[in-house]
Amino acid sequence: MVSSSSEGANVADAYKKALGTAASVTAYAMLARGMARELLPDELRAAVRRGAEFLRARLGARDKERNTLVVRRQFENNGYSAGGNDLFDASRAYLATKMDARAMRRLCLSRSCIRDSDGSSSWNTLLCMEQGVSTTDVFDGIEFRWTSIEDGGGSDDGKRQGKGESLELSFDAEHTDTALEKYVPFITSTAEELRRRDRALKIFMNDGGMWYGINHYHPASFDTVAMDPALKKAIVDDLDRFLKRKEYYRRIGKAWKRGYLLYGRPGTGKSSLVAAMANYLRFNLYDLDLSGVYNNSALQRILIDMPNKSILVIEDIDCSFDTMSREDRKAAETDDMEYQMDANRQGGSQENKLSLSGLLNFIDGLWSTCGEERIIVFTTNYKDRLDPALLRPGRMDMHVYMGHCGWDAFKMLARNYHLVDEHALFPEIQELLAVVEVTPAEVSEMLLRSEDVDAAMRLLTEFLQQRRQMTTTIARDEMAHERCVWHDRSGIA
Ligand SMILES: Nc1ncnc2c1ncn2[C@@H]1O[C@H](COP(=O)(O)OP(=O)(O)OP(=O)(O)O)[C@@H](O)[C@H]1O
Repeated sequence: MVSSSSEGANVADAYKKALGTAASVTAYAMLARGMARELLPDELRAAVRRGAEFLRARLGARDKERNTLVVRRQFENNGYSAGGNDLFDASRAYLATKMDARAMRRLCLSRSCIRDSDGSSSWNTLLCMEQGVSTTDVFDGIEFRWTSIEDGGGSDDGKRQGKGESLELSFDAEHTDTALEKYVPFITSTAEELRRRDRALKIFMNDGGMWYGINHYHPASFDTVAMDPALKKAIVDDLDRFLKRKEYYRRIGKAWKRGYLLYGRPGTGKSSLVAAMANYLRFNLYDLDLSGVYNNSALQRILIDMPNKSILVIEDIDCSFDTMSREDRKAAETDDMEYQMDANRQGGSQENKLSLSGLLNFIDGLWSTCGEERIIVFTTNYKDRLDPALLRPGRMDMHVYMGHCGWDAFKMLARNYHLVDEHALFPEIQELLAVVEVTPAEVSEMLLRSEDVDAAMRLLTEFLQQRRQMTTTIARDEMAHERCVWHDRSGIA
């Protein structure tokens, strides 16, 4: 048996002989590669290859001209500090998503106050690069190198003015257009998205022609709203598609808006679904009470005041215009001075009174292009009472029926409220749900009555049995009544 070292020596001798007769450098290189293949372990060869690639990259990079974009924390105006630089904040927030805290020896955390477009502010804690540290980001296949620069330090050419922390972004000069036209906008939009995701959501209400907002901590999400799973998926997919379609809407010449009509009995989860949509999109809610809006001009003003990326909700839309006409009648009949004064204060006359067409004009008429990336939600308990103009194809993009609590919806509620997927009473509950009509709100209430899962399921089963009993009694009474009416009409004694 030949040992591996003597085998190696034999191979080396054979190569030496061959080298002696090799006539060209190419042949030598080929032989050297072959020799390395046989003599060096795999790991060592891989390390040599990586080293060679690194050297090649460094030598190649040195040949290329580099450009540097300086992003200062404070921008300057005639030598005076003129305030914070939003691009600096955006870059820092973006870079924080690229850092791996576990791989860093020195961590730097910063906490700053972020102002939102609606005037609110929130605190934000970020992982940052230490001064002097660099990191590389790859975008569109191009390497962008970021370096955090110390306060007041000079740049290579000594021309940097003013003090303050800055971030330097360097890249191959040939990619300057991509850097400015694509990469920087990508950073700002990513940072904007992150900011929106982190902020506390708000719900705004209208009063006297103005919006007033408070923090909105509704816990509803698409995981907690109990409804037909296929319908839920269709809504989530629709929202996702909508968000991605800015260019598409522009191309087809339509306002970037999406309308949903949610209808169903009280307690079927219409408001919960709106809250889930807001939480999913991280959009603020604007809950418009039309009884506080006196005319179309006031409506236009208040809708214009809504920022983009928001959800406009008009609940019980079937009642909104009825209420208005009642108010109008009352004003006309009693010459209600207060009402008139309010209307005048809102800047319009009764001739310009609020109308459904005024609202529709905002949804898909000329005013629809004011603002973009907006969701409009109407809810109603009675779809059949709606003005056909609202139901016209294309007006509300999706009509969502929030129905009675079915088996799938119940299972979702049971999992959410009691963390169970199985229970001895499930088969009976399934049978009962197939024959009685109860709302998810009623089922939720039963499930909430006890923290003990057995007790809660028993209470729900009893409730469903009673409901079935009631339904049977009512149906029997109705049939008996109809029989009497038939007897009366036919004159049978
Ligand atoms: N589909 C559902 N999924 C989960 N919980 C629900 C659902 N429907 C109702 N609920 C529960 O019932 C409560 C009332 O429901 P919600 O206000 O969303 O119903 P609604 O259809 O908007 O009623 P209304 O027409 O009276 O405004 C909710 O807070 C929630 O706890």
